[in-house]
Amino acid sequence: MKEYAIIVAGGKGTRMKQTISKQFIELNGLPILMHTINAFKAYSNDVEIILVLPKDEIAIWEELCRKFDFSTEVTVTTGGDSRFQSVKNGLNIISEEKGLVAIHDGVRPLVGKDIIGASYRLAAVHQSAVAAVRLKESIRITDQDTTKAVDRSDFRMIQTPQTFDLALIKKAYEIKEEPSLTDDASVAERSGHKISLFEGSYSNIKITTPEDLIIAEALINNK
Ligand SMILES: Nc1ccn([C@@H]2O[C@H](COP(=O)(O)OP(=O)(O)OP(=O)(O)O)[C@@H](O)[C@H]2O)c(=O)n1
Ligand SMILES: C[C@](O)(CO)[C@H](O)COP(=O)(O)O
Repeated sequence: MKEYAIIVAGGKGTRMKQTISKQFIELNGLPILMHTINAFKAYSNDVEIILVLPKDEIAIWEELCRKFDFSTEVTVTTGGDSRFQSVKNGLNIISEEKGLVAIHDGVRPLVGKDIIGASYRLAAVHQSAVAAVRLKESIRITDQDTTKAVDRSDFRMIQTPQTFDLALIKKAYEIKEEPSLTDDASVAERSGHKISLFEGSYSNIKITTPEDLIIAEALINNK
C-alpha cells in the first residue's frame, strides 16, 4: 500500500522562547526538521513526504536547505493557525484516497525507523496506529481545592507518528475544529473511529521547552 507522511512543522514554537521557530533550531549540527525528515527516509525512500511549514517561513526553510545542502524531495505546503489546520492542509495535498498516512510532529526528530515501520504495519491492519508510552511518574487529578491520586496504569502519554488509513483520516478531518482536538487520534475518535495504540519510545520526545533541547542533544549523541 502507498505510504505517505505528513510532517507538521507549521508552528512557531512559542514555548521554546527563541527568535527562530524551534523546528529550525540546530541539533547536533543539523536543523531539527531535517533530522525528522531523515528519520522517515531511513525507514523507506518510497514514503511520499508532505512538509507543512508556516506560510511566512518557507523562505527560511529554503535558505536552510541551501546552507545544509539538503535535497530530499518533499512537497511543501503552508500551515494554519493551529496544528489541526496544518494537518488538514497537509491532507488536502494528497489527492489519492487509497493508502496509509503517518502524521508526525516535525519537532520529534528522534523517532526511529522501527517505530515508523510499526505504525504503517499496524495501521494497515487496524486502520489506525498511534504511538504511546506508559507513565513513569505518579499522577493526581486536581480541581481548584482538592487533589486525588489516580491509577497511572489507566493512562498513556500519546506521541506521533499517528498513522491512519488515508480515506478514514481525510473524512475525519472534515469535522469542525475544537480546542480539545489536540492530536489526530482525537479527531479520528470524534468521528467515531476506534483508536489502536502501539508502544512508542521514551526517546521519541517532542521538543517543546528549552530543556528538551539538552535532552535531545544527549539522546542523539547516544543513538
Ligand atoms: N499551527 C501549527 C501549530 C503546530 N504545528 C506543529 O505541530 C507540532 C506539535 O506542536 P507544538 O509542539 O505545540 O509546536 P508549536 O505550536 O510550534 O509550539 P508552541 O505551542 O510552543 O507555540 C509541531 O511540529 C508544530 O510545528 C503546526 O504544524 N501548525
Ligand atoms: C500531537 C502531540 O504530539 C501528541 O502528543 C501533541 O498533542 C502536540 O502538542 P501540543 O502541545 O498539544 O500542541
